[in-house]
Amino acid sequence: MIKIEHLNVQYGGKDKKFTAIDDINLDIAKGEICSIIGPSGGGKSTLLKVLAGIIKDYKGQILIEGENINPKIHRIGFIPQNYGLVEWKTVEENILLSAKIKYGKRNIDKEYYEEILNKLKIDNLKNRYPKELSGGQKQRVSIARAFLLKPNLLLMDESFSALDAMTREKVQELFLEVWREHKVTTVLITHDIKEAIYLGEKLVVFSSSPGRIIKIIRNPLFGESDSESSEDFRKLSNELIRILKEVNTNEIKGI
Ligand SMILES: Nc1ncnc2c1ncn2[C@@H]1O[C@H](COP(=O)(O)OP(=O)(O)OP(=O)(O)O)[C@@H](O)[C@H]1O
Repeated sequence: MIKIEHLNVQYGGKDKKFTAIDDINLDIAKGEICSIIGPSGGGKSTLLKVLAGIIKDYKGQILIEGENINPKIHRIGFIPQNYGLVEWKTVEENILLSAKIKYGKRNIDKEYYEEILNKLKIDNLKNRYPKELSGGQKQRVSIARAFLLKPNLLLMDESFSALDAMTREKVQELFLEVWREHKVTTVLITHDIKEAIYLGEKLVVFSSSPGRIIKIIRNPLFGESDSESSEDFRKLSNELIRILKEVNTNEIKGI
């Protein structure tokens, strides 16, 4: 369980403070995927930076299994939008990178490594360099690297948004396939309602700045790739659109 309690984040120096996150409380069950959706500037990436240990100056508490979050102790995986691959390292070297740092070269779970590569269908790309890969292949390499770390928490910041629609669906499907086997606790930011519904067991709607949580929805359509044409999908996505529109209207009104 990840517990975020009364999180407050401010940017700026001593005299000029800007509140980016204002009193966020959120529980994420072990092995759950939580989709975060909300207007631009609402503090979603800021939350991810706090969870990743990049922003250390915050108020409130973040607990992983009852312990204060600490990137030196906990394994935090990150799948960025731009794949985050090292250009001069091969696919294999890129995938092993984080796990090597965390576990040491000798302690890498080779069987798991092969399984992940196989599942993500990149086992034939081991010796290639990132520049020799398509966007979808790069993203799968990035996913493999994150899973090999066996993270306590996986963070995804618009990880699929740079891919074309067809590739995005395929990579999302492969991601879920690997996740179903290994149930990594995941926080995923997206601007895409369809992606939020497909990938998030829990849907968390953020406000505009300063970031607050305005709605948490348990998602009955999680993982259903063919739900898009259903009445339930229409209802849920309309509800999300309505909430997001309301947020934007209030922002314009200055509420
Ligand atoms: N380093 C920084 N210094 C000062 N303000 C910042 C900094 N980083 C972000 N902000 C501000 O904090 C607020 C939240 O930004 P954040 O990037 O977390 O929003 P977001 O919800 O992820 O937005 P988007 O959906 O556009 O990526 C914004 O108003 C942004 O301008």
